[in-house]
Amino acid sequence: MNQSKEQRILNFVLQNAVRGDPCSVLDTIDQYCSQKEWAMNVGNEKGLILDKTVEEANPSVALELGTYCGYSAVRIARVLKAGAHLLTVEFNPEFAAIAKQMIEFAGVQDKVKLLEGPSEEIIPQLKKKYEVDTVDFVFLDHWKDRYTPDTILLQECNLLRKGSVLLADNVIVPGAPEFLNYIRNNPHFQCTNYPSRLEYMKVADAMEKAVFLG
Ligand SMILES: Cc1cc(-c2n[nH]c(CCNC(=O)c3cc(-c4ccc(F)cc4)cc(O)c3O)n2)ccn1
Ligand SMILES: [Mg+2]
Repeated sequence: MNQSKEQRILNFVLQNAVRGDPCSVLDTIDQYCSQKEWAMNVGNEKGLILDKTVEEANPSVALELGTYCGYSAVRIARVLKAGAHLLTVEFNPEFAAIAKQMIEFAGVQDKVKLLEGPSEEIIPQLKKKYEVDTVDFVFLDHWKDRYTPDTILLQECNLLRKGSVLLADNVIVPGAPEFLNYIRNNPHFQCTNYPSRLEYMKVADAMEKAVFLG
């Protein structure tokens, strides 16, 4: 059975990156995906916006929707303060298996909890099953038509607090027009747009930051 692209990316990391060094894992994934096979990692350009947003939010509890191969989970975990942790949600079992190995190879497994299942099932379980009070930072990078319903679900589940920071990837490509309309017209959120490029491509994309005002 021939390998998946995600398995090829993981193998390239296992053979070329430095075990326990998150930066070398990120650089190796970016090298593979810019030179050999495109893949939907947030990448290094939008990754710098993600880094700055996480550092500014300085979260104790971070949530990621859409793990994929674990690139942004490693990216976020490497800048979390001592004692902070990331919950990352993936629904595709193959992607989750790859991401688990990627996170462990990078050495950030103590800061990351990978939850398997669709976001609409996992979010309502966060308080009781995963002992979350509120989330300080949310990276939305999953199905683009889930950004709005899951932002509403986070509010309904009382998972956001005054100052919680949402950062959404791909608001231009593939695009999340309904989310932009929802969040920019919602008086409970303060929005900022960050123009950038689609990962590994000379195509315009952007990230949208939305701070919950309570
Ligand atoms: C918990 C849960 C998790 C998920 C879930 N997990 N993983 C994903 C992947 C989602 N990501 C994307 O689809 C995506 C696509 C592109 C793209 C593709 C093709 C192009 F031509 C141009 C751009 C670029 C990106 O940066 C993307 O992030 N969804 C789904 C449901 N529930
Ligand atoms: Mg993305």
